[in-house]
Amino acid sequence: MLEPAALNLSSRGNTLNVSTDLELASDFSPDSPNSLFDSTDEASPSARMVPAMLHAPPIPGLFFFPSILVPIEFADQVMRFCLDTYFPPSRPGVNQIMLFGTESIPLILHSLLSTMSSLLKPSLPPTIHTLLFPDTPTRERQVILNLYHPGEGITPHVDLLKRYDDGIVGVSFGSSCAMQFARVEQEESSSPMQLFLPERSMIVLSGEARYDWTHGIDKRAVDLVSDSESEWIVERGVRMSVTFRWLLPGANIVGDP
Ligand SMILES: O=C(O)CCC(=O)C(=O)O
Ligand SMILES: [Fe+2]
Repeated sequence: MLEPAALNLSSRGNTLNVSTDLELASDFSPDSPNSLFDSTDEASPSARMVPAMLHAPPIPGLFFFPSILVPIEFADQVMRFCLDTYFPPSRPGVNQIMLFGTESIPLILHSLLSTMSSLLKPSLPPTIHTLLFPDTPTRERQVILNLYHPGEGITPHVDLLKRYDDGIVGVSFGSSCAMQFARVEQEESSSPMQLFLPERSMIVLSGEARYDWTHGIDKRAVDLVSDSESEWIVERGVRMSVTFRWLLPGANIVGDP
């Protein structure tokens, strides 16, 4: 048996599909092997821009609070640390990093977790808060960092079912973006729902939102955003997301038959 490297570097390639760690919408089925696999580099077929909402769509298990933000100075520190450490100019083309296990997670990301836990505690249902931030974790955490330049995105997917447990929480740093959600077996004719994720906001996927809906980010340099009265365009900058997930038992072993 091989233990995976604590630090896993990869590049999503020029068209920036995450290639290693997701379950593509079109490949999703309860019987799929959930193995790590390469995605194609095709652009999203949905070129039409659907306005992104400022509030969470009504998907059970999706929690999003647009006005709860990681404090700006701390967010700047996290972004600077991660860019310098994981995405330095000497590693051009690297745009995804995975850290496996508590010990490989640097102190600043442990501090980020405590900050997120305190910020979200008053608003999340207690069971969901405990799922994400238990006093005594029973599983290993995995952190995935994704770096996006304007025009880049991530193919709609469900996070790997055989690798990650329930309870996923992510933060946007450096830029906003619209994240899209579609039911796993959504009719092709219906448009995905778009949620606007401001810089420093957090999003939680649990239950139905984690298992029965895909999430993705269109490859765009701008997003169309709307509230009840108007629509406007928001330009994307360089965005880094930091997402915390729970590894299922045995999922940190690579090469097991
Ligand atoms: O960038 C994001 O916020 C989403 C990343 C994601 O869905 C993933 O890495 O599985
Ligand atoms: Fe994901």
